[in-house]
Amino acid sequence: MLFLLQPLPPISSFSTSRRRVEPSFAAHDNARCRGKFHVASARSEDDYHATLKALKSRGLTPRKSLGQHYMLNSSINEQLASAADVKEGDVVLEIGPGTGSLTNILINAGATVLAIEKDPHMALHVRERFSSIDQLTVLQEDFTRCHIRSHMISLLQNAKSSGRNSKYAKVVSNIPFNISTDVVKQLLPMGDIFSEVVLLLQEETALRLVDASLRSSEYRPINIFVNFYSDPEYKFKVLRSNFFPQPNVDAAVVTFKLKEAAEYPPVASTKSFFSMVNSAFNGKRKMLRRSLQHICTSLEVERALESVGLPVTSRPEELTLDDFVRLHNLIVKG
Ligand SMILES: C[S@@+](CC[C@H](N)C(=O)[O-])C[C@H]1O[C@@H](n2cnc3c(N)ncnc32)[C@H](O)[C@@H]1O
Repeated sequence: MLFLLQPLPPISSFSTSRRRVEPSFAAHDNARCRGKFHVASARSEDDYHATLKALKSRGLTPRKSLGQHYMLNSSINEQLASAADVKEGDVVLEIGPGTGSLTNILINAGATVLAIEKDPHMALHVRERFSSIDQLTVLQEDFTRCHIRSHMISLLQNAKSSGRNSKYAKVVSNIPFNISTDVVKQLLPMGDIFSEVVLLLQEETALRLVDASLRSSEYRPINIFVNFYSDPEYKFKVLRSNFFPQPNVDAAVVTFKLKEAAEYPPVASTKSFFSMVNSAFNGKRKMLRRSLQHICTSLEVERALESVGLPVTSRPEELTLDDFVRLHNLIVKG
């Protein structure tokens, strides 16, 4: 399905100055952001021209089904790379390189990049754009279906055998909003491969993943999952005007610092732990002594809750990650 193109400002309406946009952020009066988050909003004329030129030269129209909202502001791409501290010798996974504007910055920082692009036209474009660069591999695949672990293991082994000492890779990506949850679920448990995952997400998703608080309706199993496997941080807001075509929502950059297995909360089985968490939230309005009855009796759940210092009437949205871990270890037998 094709987008209706948004009306764009004429190229001539952008400043003709070649001044580089510095990675400083204007204050934004969105109450959510005040005092806590930064906002990135400036534009770089070069990326606007480059993006349109790249698409026009191939007769391409952005595809909504692939979440094709291209970044027009190279300073935001630079800030994405610096949020992951990308440097010479790093191995970086980029999901959805599109026209290659972020890819370019990652390569210039000295990283070896694996770019996975679903759209065959954009994969071809990025391959041709960087045809003389041997630090880049472009795979035309759907990220949600590819064997990312085996791709990364062989990339890290190659980096090692060519003398680069990258124990872990990093992820830096402006991903299509519709695969955010899949990407997070796939990547966060990979702390043996990746040290950091830096994603440009829909702002609402970013806040939901990082900022959902206890007792709020946004608090879900995904929050337990994110904090089990990583230390997430909301970095800054990115206004929708930085993308072409402009989406209906703003975006935000989130960093997930991945934990290694030894740092995960101590549970005998992650499978039974997340199964218990999901069951608890399935009966969201129910007390845990009812929703966990398939695991043990109500009385046993009540006793376990009491022994971790919680009321016997607790509901899932009242439990922290640590509370869930202690409850699991009391009621789920080895
Ligand atoms: C939001 S655009 C970002 C493009 C580019 N990184 C940028 O910043 O301008 C998302 C990109 O991901 C690609 N894409 C969409 N679904 C994908 C998937 N399942 N696997 C890999 N790439 C995908 C799209 O074709 C598009 O190029």
